[in-house]
Amino acid sequence: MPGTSSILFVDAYDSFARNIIALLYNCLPSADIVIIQIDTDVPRLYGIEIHEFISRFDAIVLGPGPGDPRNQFDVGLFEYILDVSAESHIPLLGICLGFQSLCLRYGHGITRLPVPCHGQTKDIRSYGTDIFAGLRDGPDVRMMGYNSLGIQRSEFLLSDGDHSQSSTATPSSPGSGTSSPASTGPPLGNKTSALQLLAWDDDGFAMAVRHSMLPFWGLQFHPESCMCYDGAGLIKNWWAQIEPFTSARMSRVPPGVSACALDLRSQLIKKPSSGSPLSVEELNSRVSIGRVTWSMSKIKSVTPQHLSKYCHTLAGKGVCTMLESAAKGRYCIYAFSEANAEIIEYAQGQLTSRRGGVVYNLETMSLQEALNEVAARTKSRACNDGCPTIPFWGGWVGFCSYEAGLELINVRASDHQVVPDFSFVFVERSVVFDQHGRNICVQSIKNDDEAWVTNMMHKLKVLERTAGRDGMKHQSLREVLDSAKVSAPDHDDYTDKIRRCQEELHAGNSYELCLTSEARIDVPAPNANSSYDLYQNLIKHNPVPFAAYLHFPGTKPGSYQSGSTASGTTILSSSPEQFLSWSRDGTLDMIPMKGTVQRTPTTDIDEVYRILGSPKEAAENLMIADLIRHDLYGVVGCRPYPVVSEHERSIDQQPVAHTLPRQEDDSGPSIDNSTQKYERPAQDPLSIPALNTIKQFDTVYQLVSHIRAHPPPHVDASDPRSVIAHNHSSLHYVLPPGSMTGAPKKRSCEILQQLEQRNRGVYSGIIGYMDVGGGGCWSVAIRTAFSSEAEDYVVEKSAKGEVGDEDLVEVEKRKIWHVGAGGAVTVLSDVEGEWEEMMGKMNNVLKGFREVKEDMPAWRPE
Ligand SMILES: C=C(O[C@@H]1C=C(C(=O)O)C=C[C@H]1O)C(=O)O
Ligand SMILES: NC(=O)CC[C@H](N)C(=O)O
Repeated sequence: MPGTSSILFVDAYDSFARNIIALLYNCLPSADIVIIQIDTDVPRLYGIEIHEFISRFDAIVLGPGPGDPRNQFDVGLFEYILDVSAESHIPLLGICLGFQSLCLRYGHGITRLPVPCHGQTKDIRSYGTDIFAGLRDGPDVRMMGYNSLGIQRSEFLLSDGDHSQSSTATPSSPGSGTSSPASTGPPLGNKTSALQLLAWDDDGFAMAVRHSMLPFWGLQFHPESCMCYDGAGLIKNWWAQIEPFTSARMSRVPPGVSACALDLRSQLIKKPSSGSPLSVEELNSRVSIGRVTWSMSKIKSVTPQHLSKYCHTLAGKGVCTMLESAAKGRYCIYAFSEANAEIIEYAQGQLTSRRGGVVYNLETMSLQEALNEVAARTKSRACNDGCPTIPFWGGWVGFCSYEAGLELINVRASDHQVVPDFSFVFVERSVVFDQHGRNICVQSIKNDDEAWVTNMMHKLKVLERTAGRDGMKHQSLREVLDSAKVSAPDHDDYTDKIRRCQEELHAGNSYELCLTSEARIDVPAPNANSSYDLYQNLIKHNPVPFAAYLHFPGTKPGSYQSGSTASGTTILSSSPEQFLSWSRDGTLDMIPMKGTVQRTPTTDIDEVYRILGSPKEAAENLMIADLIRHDLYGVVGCRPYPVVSEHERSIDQQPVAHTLPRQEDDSGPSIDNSTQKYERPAQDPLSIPALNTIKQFDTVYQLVSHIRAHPPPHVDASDPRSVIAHNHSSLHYVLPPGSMTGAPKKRSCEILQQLEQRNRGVYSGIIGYMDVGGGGCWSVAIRTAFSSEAEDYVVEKSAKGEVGDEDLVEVEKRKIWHVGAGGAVTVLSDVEGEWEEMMGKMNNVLKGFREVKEDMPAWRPE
C-alpha cells in the first residue's frame, strides 16, 4: 500500500496491548498507529467528534481486555466503533475481547469455557485460506490463548452452512454501496449471521471469523504472544485482505489526517516521555561529569561477612544499606554513607529531601514527577570513569513499594501506608566485593576523596583481625526470638480468597492473579543491632543471590511538617528473584521466575521436568513473559528501530558484564536446552534470550524467562546522562513487578486490592540501586521482612527490684515485622496446593525469626 496508513488501536486496558502494537509496526512498517482507550473522551482530547475521528482511520484494531463483551464497562467504545465501521466500511480486526464483541454484535452467544485457556498454546484448525493462507505452520496453527469466554463453533455451522469451506468468498467491493442489511443493521441472530467461521479449536470453539460483506475479521487467540509461531503472517494476510478497502478509503481521507497519529507512549498510559536526546544546555555542560576515585585490590582474608559487619558497625544508628549476594551472585555492595547522607523519600504526595534526620526540602508533586526528580539528581552527579567491571560506583540505594507501583498504573491503594512509596540514600562512598576475582573495590564519588579511599583500603587490609569471625550475638538473638509472637495467615480465609480469585478468572476478569498474604512478627528490639542480627540469621537460612539489608532511620522529632511520614524503615531481604537490570549502555534486562520445585539431594530430575513442564507451570511463566514484553515496549516504544547497528549486534551476543548477578548466567546452569529460543527480528526493540527455561539453583529448580530491551537509537551510550535518563524512565512502565500481580496488570491489581484488604508495603516492591554511571539492578522484594518505626512500641514489664522492695518498671521496645508471601492463582491451581505454596515461601522467611542458625553461610566462590 503506498504512503502512510493510519490504524486506530482501541485498548481495553493493558492486556498485552503494546505487544500487539509492536507486531503491527513490525508487519506494517508504513503504518501510523493511534491508541485510544475504551473510555477515552475523544472530543475532549482531540477536539473532534468521535464519529469523525473514527472515520479518519484506514483500519481499526479492537484489542483484548479483561471482562465480558456484554458489559458496557469492559468494552466501552467498542460497540459504537463497530457501528461506525460498519456504516463507513472501515476495515477492522478484533482480537480476543475485540473478537468477542464483533461476534456479539452479529448475534452470537458468548459462553464461558469449561476450562479457561490462560497462557496456553493450542492447535487451531483452519482450511489454510483467507488470512490463514500460506502461514509457516500450515493450515493448523499453534497460537496462544488468554480467554475464559468464547463463542461455540456450532453457532456458525448452524447459521451459515459452514462458510468456512467456501474459501473463495470475498467481501463486496468497497465503496460500491452494496452492503447487505445484515452487515450494517442491528444484529439479526444466528440464522442470518453475517460472520463466517475461518478457524476453530478441538474443543468446539470459534477461533477466527470474517464478515461476509464488510472488511471485518476477528481472532479469539493472541497472535502477538511470544509463543505464537507466525502471528506476523496472520497480520500481513489481514492487511493484504483489507487492502482494496483501505486504498479505496485513502482517497476519501482528507489531507493532513495522519497528523492525528500520536505516539503510543503519550496515549496508552499517560507517562512522561523517556530518554529524550540531551538538550543543548545539557550537552554544553558535559564538563560537569563527575569523577570516581577508586582502588581495587585482592584481600584474601576479607570476606563479604567481614565487610557486612564493618559496614553495619560504621553506620551505627544511621542509615545503613548493603546489597549482598549471599549465594552465587557476583557482587556485594556496601555503602559507607556519612551521617549527613542525602535521603530522598516520597510519601503521601510529598517528596522529602533530608540529610541525616533533618528535612531540608519538602515538595508536593506526583509520583512520576518525584521519580523524574530522582533521575535529574542522578544525572547531575553522572560519572563515567569508575572501574568498568564494577556495576555500582555510587548513587541511590533503596526501595520502591508495591503501592508506588499501584499508583503508577492508577490503582488505588488503601490509605494506611506504613512505608514510603520510595526511599533512597545517595551513596558517595562504597566498597564492592566482586566474587569472581575476589577483588575488593573501594570507591568514592566525592570530590578530592583520595585520602578516604586510601585509608579505607588500608583499614580493610587489617579488617580480618579487627572484625572477628562472626558478628552475630547468638545469645541475645535467641532471647529476641524466644519472645517473638507470630500471627500467621488463616487457612480458611486464604483458601476462600483463592476460590474467589478463581471465580474472577472464570468470569474473564483476569488470566492470573498473584494472591498474597502476610504474617506479622512482633519481636523485642533491645538495641540497634537486633534488626541486623535478624538479617544475618535470615540469610543463613536462605542464601540467595539478592540479599539486602536496608535501614533508613526516621526524621528527628520536630524536623518534619504535617503528617510525619518519614518514620524510618528497615528491610531484611532474602530475595531469589532479579526484577530488572540496567546496563551502562541502556540495555534493560528482565528475568521473571515463575514455577518452583524444591531441590533436595533426593529430587528426581524427571519429576522436576514433569512438574515444571506441565501446562500450569509453563502458562504461569509465559503469561508473565508476555506481560513483561508489554511493560518493556512501554519503555522503548513499539516501533522497530531504524537500523540495527553493529553496536547493538555485539550486545546481543555478549552477556552484560556490569549488572548484579544475572541468574541466567551466574546463578544456575540451564538444564533445558530444548527450550525454544526466540531470535530478535532484525529491528525489534526487544529480544527474548530465554523462554521457559528450567534453571537449577542451590535449593530450588525454577522456570525462568529473560526479556531484553535494547537501547533506542537516541540513547547515547557514551554519555552517562543520556543512559541515566533512559534507564530511570523504565521505572514508570514496569512497576509493580508483573510476577507479583498477574495479568492483565491493572485489573488484576484492582481485584487483588479488593481481596487482600491490605497494603503490601515493601513486599512485592523492588530493592536495588541506581548508579551514577547509568547502571542499576533491582530485585523483586519477596522473601523479605520489613518494619516501620511508626509501628514500634514499648511495653512496660514489671520486674522485682533487686534493691529494696520496690518494683522496678522495665521498658521493652518492640518492633513489628511484616512478611508477605503468595503465589500465582490460575484456574488450574489446586486450592490446598496454593495454600501450601504460600506457607512454604512464608516459612522460609519465618525460620529467620524462629531458629538461630549458628554456622556461617556456605560461601562458594565461583
Ligand atoms: C515466584 C513465584 O511467585 C511469586 C512469588 C511470591 C512470593 O514469593 O511471595 C508471591 C507471588 C508470586 O506470584 C512462583 O510462583 O514461583
Ligand atoms: N484476552 C482477552 O481479550 C480476554 C477476553 C475475555 N475477558 C475473556 O476472558 O474471554
